[in-house]
Amino acid sequence: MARESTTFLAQLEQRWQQGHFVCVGLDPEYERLPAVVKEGRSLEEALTYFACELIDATADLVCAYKPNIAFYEAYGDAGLRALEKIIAYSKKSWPEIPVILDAKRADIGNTNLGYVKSSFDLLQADAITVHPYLGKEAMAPFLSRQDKGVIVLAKTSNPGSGEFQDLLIGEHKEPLYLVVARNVARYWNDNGNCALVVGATYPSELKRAREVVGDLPLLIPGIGAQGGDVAATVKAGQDSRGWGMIINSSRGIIYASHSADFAQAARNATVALDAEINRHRG
Ligand SMILES: O=C(O)c1cc(=O)[nH]c(=O)n1[C@@H]1O[C@H](COP(=O)(O)O)[C@@H](O)[C@H]1O
Repeated sequence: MARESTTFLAQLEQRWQQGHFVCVGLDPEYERLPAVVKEGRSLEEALTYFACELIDATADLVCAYKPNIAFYEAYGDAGLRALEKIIAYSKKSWPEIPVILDAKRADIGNTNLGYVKSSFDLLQADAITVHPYLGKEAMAPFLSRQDKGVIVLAKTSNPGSGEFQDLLIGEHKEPLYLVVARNVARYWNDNGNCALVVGATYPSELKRAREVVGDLPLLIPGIGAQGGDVAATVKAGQDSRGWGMIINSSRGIIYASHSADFAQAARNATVALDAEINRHRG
């Protein structure tokens, strides 16, 4: 079993080796929680209970958990306390599974020191999502944390992601997302702790990104509620070892049922996604 002192990449590779590529997105909205979760619990307790039940129901099947901080910030102090408890619970109960804080941070260097402290040292996340807009120089506080993962947005899953990300730039007139992917793989990854985000809703772009980044890990959201195709995603996204993918589904798993069987239903949805991914690998 991996210990907490291991790196994000080592944890991931261990899970991939065991055939696990699903990342469960822990993105709870209080209004959508099953009644059985809310009954007799404060908002903080309900968010925490919901996520911890989902974690326990899926832990043997996943390569990572990914809480998106927006869903917790939306509830102020209570939400942030829940997030802290959920990450602590996951790491204590299942220390071999990395937790990715989806926060899409990045600012000038000394401001990034604050983000590094809050995400890695206070919240204890194993990895964080960031945007690349400020360039490598500003990202030093993140990149210097060898044990933590720095997951950089390249081609996002949303319908309008092409506005900037598909702009053709440079002497080879390449789309911006591909320049980001190449720079991160070649120049940002001195400590072997970088990964990229490429949406499952863009399999052609996923294929092109994979071609330029070698075996760099890819966080691939857009499966489930956003309609990404699993077969096309795996075909385009797997690396030379048939690994390299952190395939996220949030709503498709966490709201598989709105009844008392929500955790079992989430498990069933994870089993189905895990099987589908593995069917298309290789
Ligand atoms: O960084 C991300 O995880 C992310 C990038 C992206 O391009 N698209 C995307 O949907 N995400 C996140 O992945 C999750 C997707 O949730 P579902 O659409 O419910 O599966 C949310 O937390 C999004 O913020």
